[in-house]
Amino acid sequence: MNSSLQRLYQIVQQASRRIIGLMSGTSLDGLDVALCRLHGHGPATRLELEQFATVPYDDEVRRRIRQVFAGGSTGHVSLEYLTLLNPWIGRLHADMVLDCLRHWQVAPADVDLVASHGQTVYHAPAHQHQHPDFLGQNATLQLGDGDQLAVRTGIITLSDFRQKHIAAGGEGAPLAAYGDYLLLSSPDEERLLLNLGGIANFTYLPRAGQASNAAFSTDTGPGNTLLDATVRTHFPGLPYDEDGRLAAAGTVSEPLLHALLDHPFFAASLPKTTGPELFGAAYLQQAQESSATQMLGPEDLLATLAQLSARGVAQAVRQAFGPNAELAVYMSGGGAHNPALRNALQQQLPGCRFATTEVLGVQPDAKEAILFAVLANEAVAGQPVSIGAGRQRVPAVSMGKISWPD
Ligand SMILES: Nc1ncnc2c1ncn2[C@@H]1O[C@H](COP(=O)(O)OP(=O)(O)OP(=O)(O)O)[C@@H](O)[C@H]1O
Ligand SMILES: CC(=O)N[C@H]1[C@@H]2OC[C@@H](O2)[C@@H](O)[C@@H]1O[C@H](C)C(=O)O
Repeated sequence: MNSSLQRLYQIVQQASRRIIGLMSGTSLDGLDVALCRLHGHGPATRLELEQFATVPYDDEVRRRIRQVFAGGSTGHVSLEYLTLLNPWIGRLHADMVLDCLRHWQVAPADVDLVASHGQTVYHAPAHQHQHPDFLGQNATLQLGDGDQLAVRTGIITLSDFRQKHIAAGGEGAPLAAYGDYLLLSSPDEERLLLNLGGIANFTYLPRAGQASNAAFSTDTGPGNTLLDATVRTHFPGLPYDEDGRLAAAGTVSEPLLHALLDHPFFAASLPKTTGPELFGAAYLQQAQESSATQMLGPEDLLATLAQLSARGVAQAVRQAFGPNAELAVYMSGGGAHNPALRNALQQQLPGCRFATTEVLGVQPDAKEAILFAVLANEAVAGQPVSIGAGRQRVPAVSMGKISWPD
C-alpha cells in the first residue's frame, strides 16, 4: 500500500485529528491559519482551536493576486500569469504554515492534515456570468495548488473544496452551512450565523432535530469589499476604515443607496452567491453616475456603503423570515469589528439579537479557516454531510481533493 494512504488510514481511525484549516478570502488581508483538534465527526464533532493566526499578505503578494483577481483591474488576464500564480500561491501558503508551526513549536509530523481553501480568483455562478457558451453552468476558481502544500510541509493536504459542490449541483459556495450545521446547531435556539467578510453571507440553522432541511446558507451582497476599495482609493496607505471612524463622520446618500440596491442580485431568490466580480469598481461607478452622486465625499461614500452591506443582509433576512424576523444572530468575519456596519444592521433588523460567535466558543476571525478543517475531517472520517437531503442547494457531499507529500 502507498505509505501516505496507510498514514491516512491510521489518521481516519484516530478518535481525534489535528487539522490545519487555511482560508484567504476576498479581502486579500492575509492567510487565516487555524490549528484545530477535531474530536469525532458528523453532528458529534467537537472543536478545540489550539492556535490561530492571520499571516498578513504584503503589498507585493496583493499586487500579484490582483493581476488576476476578479478578472484583473483591466479586465484582461494573462494566462501565463495565472498559471504561474497557482503553484506560487501554494508555496507561499506552505511557507506561511511552516512559519506558524515553528512559532507555535509544533512539528509538522504532529499535524494530521492540512485543509486548504486556496485563493478565490474568480467566482462565476450561472446567474452572474450568463456567458452564452456556458448558460446555466456554475464555476469557481481557487489558486494555490494542494500538491505544493503537501510536498513542502510533508503533511497530507486536502484542497479545492468547492468543485465537488458544483459537480453535485451547488454554486460552489457558501460552504459555511456544512461547518455551521455540524458545530453550531442548538437544540433550543434558531440561529443565524452571519459572516461579514469581503462578501457577506449567512447560515440559517433551525433548532437541532427540527426541520433540518430548512438549514441553508446564502451570500447577501457586499460586506467589506466596496468599503475597503473606497478607502484604498481615497486614503492611500490605509487598508480599511478602522472601527468605522470615517463612515461615522459621513452621511448616507439616499439617492446612491437606492441606485446601488437597484441591482437584480438583491431581489433574486435565496440561496445565491456572488463576489467582487459583480460588486466592484464598475458597479459603484455606474450607480454613482445614475444617481448623479460622483461628487460625494469619501466619508459619505463610506457611510452609504456600510448601509448598503447592512441592507443586503437585512433584505435577505426579511426575504427568508418575513418582515419582523426575530432571530439570534451570531456575527463573524472582519466586518464584525466595524461599528458602522454593526449599528446599521441593528437598525435594519430591530427584532434580532446580535452577538459574535465568540459566545458560542468559536473565535469570529477564525471561523472560516475552521470550516475547512471541519470539511476535511468529514471527507476523511465522516460521511457526506446531509443537510435537508440536498435541498436548498446544499448537496450532501464530502469535499476536498487529496494530495500526498511523496
Ligand atoms: N477594526 C476594524 N474596523 C473596521 N473594519 C475591519 C476591522 N477589522 C477588520 N475589518 C474589515 O474586515 C476585513 C477582513 O475581513 P475578513 O478577513 O473576514 O475577510 P475575508 O475572509 O477576506 O472575506 P470573505 O469572507 O469574503 O472571504 C478588512 O479588510 C476590513 O474591511
Ligand atoms: C467563491 C468564494 O470564495 N466565496 C467566498 C466569499 O467569501 C464570503 C462569501 O464569498 C462565501 O460565499 C465564500 O466563502 C465562505 C468561506 C463560504 O463558502 O462559506
